Amino acid sequence: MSTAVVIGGGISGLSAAYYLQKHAGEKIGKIILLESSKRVGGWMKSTRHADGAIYESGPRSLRIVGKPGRNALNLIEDLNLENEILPLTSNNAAAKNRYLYVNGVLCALPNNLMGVLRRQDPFSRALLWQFAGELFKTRSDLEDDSIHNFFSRRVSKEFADIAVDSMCRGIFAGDCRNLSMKACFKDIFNLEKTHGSIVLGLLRYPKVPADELKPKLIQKARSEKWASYSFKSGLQQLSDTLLDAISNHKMVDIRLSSPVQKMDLKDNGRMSVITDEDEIQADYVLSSVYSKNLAAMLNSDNNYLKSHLNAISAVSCAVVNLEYEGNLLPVQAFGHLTPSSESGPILGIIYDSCLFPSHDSNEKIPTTRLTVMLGGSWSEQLKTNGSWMSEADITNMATKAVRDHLKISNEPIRSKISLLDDCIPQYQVGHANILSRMEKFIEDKHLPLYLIGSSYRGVSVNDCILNSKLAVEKIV
Ligand SMILES: Cc1cc2nc3c(=O)[nH]c(=O)nc-3n(C[C@H](O)[C@H](O)[C@H](O)COP(=O)(O)OP(=O)(O)OC[C@H]3O[C@@H](n4cnc5c(N)ncnc54)[C@H](O)[C@@H]3O)c2cc1C
Ligand SMILES: C=Cc1c2[nH]c(c1C)Cc1[nH]c(c(CCC(=O)O)c1C)Cc1[nH]c(c(C)c1CCC(=O)O)Cc1[nH]c(c(C)c1C=C)C2
Repeated sequence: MSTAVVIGGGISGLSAAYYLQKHAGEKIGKIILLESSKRVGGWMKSTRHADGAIYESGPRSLRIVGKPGRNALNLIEDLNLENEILPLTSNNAAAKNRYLYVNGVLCALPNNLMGVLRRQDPFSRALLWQFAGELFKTRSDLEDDSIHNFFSRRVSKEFADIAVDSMCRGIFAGDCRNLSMKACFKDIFNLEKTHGSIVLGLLRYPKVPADELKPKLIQKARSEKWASYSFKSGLQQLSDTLLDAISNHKMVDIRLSSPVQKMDLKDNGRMSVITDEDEIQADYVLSSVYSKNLAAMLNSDNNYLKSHLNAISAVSCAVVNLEYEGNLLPVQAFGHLTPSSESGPILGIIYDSCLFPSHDSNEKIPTTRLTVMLGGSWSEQLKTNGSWMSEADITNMATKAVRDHLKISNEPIRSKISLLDDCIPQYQVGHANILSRMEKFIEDKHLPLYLIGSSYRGVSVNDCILNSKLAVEKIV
């Protein structure tokens, strides 16, 4: 019977261990999950206060759309977690309304036909006309393109500078001038290749096969018009439930505080995985850690792989949860983002109390919970000599942003800051080539190594879960 080692106990590693124990059958006898820290979940972390208020320092909502969205719902149904879901339905203000903070004012993004037909700040022309022109733009034969260049070419420089720049800060905490269109938004990139236009491609977009819509929870999500969701105890309830599910299985051995130090390929095709306490002979290794951390575990026989893993960078973020007394939000929405031209290191603010009010404290006096996200590709502006500024200084920057952007001038009654180093990998132009070269190397050398986790094929939680499932399918 074979042994599979999963390195890292974030959502990718936990879901890989879950799918392995579920589908391993005769092939795998033992699954060992090695996690360097004292807890699993990785960036997924929800803190519950005594008064019931929940603060998220990492991800806070999952979308239902696409194959990754449907796969996550299937996993949740499998875990019997459906009654713990906190849905955000598409008629809810937090699902409908998103703002940009541009030129010192909050500007609503269009969410209906009129909004697209009429000129609306911060854009100089109605979005309909910006996109109508897209139909007639020539098709590029670039192998890859930056996200900014793609949208400048196809829509307009203004749209790329403001809307696309902000969106990339709100998903990748990154700079759309460096990020790869092919790696970050593959489906849209391919629409240009196959249809010559995004708009035309979307109009001809194939329907989801009916059998993929059959599972009960997917039907419920569609019929109740969910846009996204969390869980009653916060998103960490998903990683906690996965942990419970795999812990109950006798073939799974979960070792916390067990950082992997080294890995060696042996002549018998197995890999030895070395921790401080043990040397494990593994038939399959699924690595979910940040690519540069994996590179550090490999020896010099694998310099080619190491250099490619080291070529994938990541950015660091500061996440500041703030809570104020009273209902203070000037608008009801998901939150707002800022383009980099407006406010370098302040990426945006999420209006948590609007998104999931049941995560507010259960005290009689209502409160407003907000999360200010800072840093990303602009994190140098929060650092001196490579080290983070003091937590108090960064928290002050966050409260000043709330004062300036939302005109909330009270002092917060509670706050929490989390400094997240290398938390979002950056898929820069050429990322897809790095991946295919690494895959060829692994195949040619018959390495029993599977690359999962957010460094490779998608940073969203849904992508991480799906990619773990696909890796397990390759094994079994
Ligand atoms: C601030 C923020 C907000 C986000 N918001 C959203 C959102 O709303 N929705 C969404 O879908 N996504 C969101 N994301 C993205 C998503 O949360 C992450 O991409 C995802 O959680 C990554 O999971 P992972 O398991 O691949 O990696 P990680 O969470 O990084 O897990 C890797 C694990 O490996 C461990 N490890 C590291 N080195 C070693 C070693 N040597 N040996 C053993 N273990 C090791 C780490 O301790 C960690 O537990 C957000 C991310 C951040 C940072
Ligand atoms: C540090 C700043 C970040 C903010 N969000 C993320 C980072 C790194 C990461 C992130 N947020 C979302 C995803 C998943 C995307 C997906 O494809 O599923 C990731 C990786 C979700 C998300 N964030 C925002 C929106 C509109 C969405 C989609 C969810 C939905 O439609 O319900 C906007 C947003 N993100 C950030 C802010 C401040 C913000 C404000 C509106 C921060």
